[in-house]
Amino acid sequence: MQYDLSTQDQKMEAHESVEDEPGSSPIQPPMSRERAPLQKSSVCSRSYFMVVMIFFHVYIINVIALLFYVHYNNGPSSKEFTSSTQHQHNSFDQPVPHERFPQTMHLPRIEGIRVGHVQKVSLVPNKVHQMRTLSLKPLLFEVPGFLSDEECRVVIQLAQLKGLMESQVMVPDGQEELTEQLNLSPEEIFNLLDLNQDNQLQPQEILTHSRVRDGIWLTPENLREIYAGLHADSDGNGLLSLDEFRMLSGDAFQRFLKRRGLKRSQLVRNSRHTWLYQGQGTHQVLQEVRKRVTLLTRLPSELVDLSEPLQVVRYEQGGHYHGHHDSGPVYPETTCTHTRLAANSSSPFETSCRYITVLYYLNSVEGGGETTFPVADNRTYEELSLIQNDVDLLDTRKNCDKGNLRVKPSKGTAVFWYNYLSDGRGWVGEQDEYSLHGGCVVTSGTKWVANNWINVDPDYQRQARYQQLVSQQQQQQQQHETQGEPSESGSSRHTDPHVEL
Ligand SMILES: O=C(O)CCC(=O)C(=O)O
Ligand SMILES: [Fe+2]
Repeated sequence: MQYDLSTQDQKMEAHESVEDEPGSSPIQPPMSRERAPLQKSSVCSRSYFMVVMIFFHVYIINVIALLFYVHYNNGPSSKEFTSSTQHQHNSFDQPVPHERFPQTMHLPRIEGIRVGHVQKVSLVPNKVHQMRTLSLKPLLFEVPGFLSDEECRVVIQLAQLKGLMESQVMVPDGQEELTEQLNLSPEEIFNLLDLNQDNQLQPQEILTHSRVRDGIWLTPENLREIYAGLHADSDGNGLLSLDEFRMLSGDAFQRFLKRRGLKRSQLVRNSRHTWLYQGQGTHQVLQEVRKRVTLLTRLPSELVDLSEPLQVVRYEQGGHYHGHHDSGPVYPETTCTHTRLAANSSSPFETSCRYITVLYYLNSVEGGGETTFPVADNRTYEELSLIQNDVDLLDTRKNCDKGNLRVKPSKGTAVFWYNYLSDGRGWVGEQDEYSLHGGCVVTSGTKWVANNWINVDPDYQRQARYQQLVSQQQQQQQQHETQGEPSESGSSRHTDPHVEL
């Protein structure tokens, strides 16, 4: 805006200097033989003046149009949503008529500018935080000192008080054969796995599609052990032909590893976690953290308030979380877990729709435990090139040092990133594949982190319907409570869509 104003000032100066032009000055007595040229010059300067004036007006109109554009693309839409936010908060006092729900909601998205760019943000009174851009793909930021030491301590203690559970249970046995589940012949599966269609399966092709099955993480070494143990690669060339593949059952790899005995280090994730609700009536620190997240992400507060509770995670020495996306890809059939209430039908493609991840480091880790973003700001994203020459970039026990970006845990620091791109119209678009990340193995000490995921359904209508439903439920509950009646499912019930919690 300052730039615009100064440009405007320059135009004003240009305008003044036109009037002061010596050629149009009245004090110079015109000589008869110079009359014609003088008149011409005054006509010229007048038309010059007109042209400058026209440009000046067009410029002003453009600036006004630009201001309107910016206003209606950011300001009022989020205001519109915010007013609905306030409205929904007020729903404890008065009903929310359907037609008041905004027809268009825009999600503000923070600009990264460039890697290393620092923006000042105001999140708590009397303190300015620095928000540094760590990558543009995914759009990823770091905010040191987001939580105070005291807040980190309270969150850890509340989690311990509640009790943590294994993040991943040891593999359930006796599942259906993969071929039966898929209803595909071995030839059909072979063809699907054979990405380069050379009639042979490279280890890379097998791992790309089967490295995670039943929660077990398959490595290139595992594959070699399995081939040797099952005599699967009879010609010993390290590749599987169709005939060799036919000799194996659909889940031969995982079955082999299970029979040999599994350790927790062979799972996708080796940690313990719990969930802490952050709504009314919970510890003040938890509510405060959620408010700060709303300020940080600049999202409408009802979106943040209706999101998953805080997930607190503890990794012991040797703990890890292999590379993953926090959200699923968006297909037409995809439904989101959090808006299940508003879905018209149940879908087999239900996934977590986590628009933003806010990850807090609750302690500084003695050794290892970094968060890795192996393909951050890569030029391209190709699933197949994640595994090359026995190096699987998603393996956070072995290859964290080979990824593009690693964040060292530092007590109180928050990192946050967008798991989805924008759809270009202010709503959630495609999954951002570059948001791939994981927790590197903790080599010394313990690591505590917490996740706040902000849930948004890429299907705008479904998100809107879901929010309306929640708001109506809250009103009904409120009415029951003011009339002294117990609500349908008991007065202690809160509107928590996360039934699995
Ligand atoms: O532990 C980390 O650094 C990453 C954790 C993570 O990605 C998750 O909990 O989803
Ligand atoms: Fe994650």
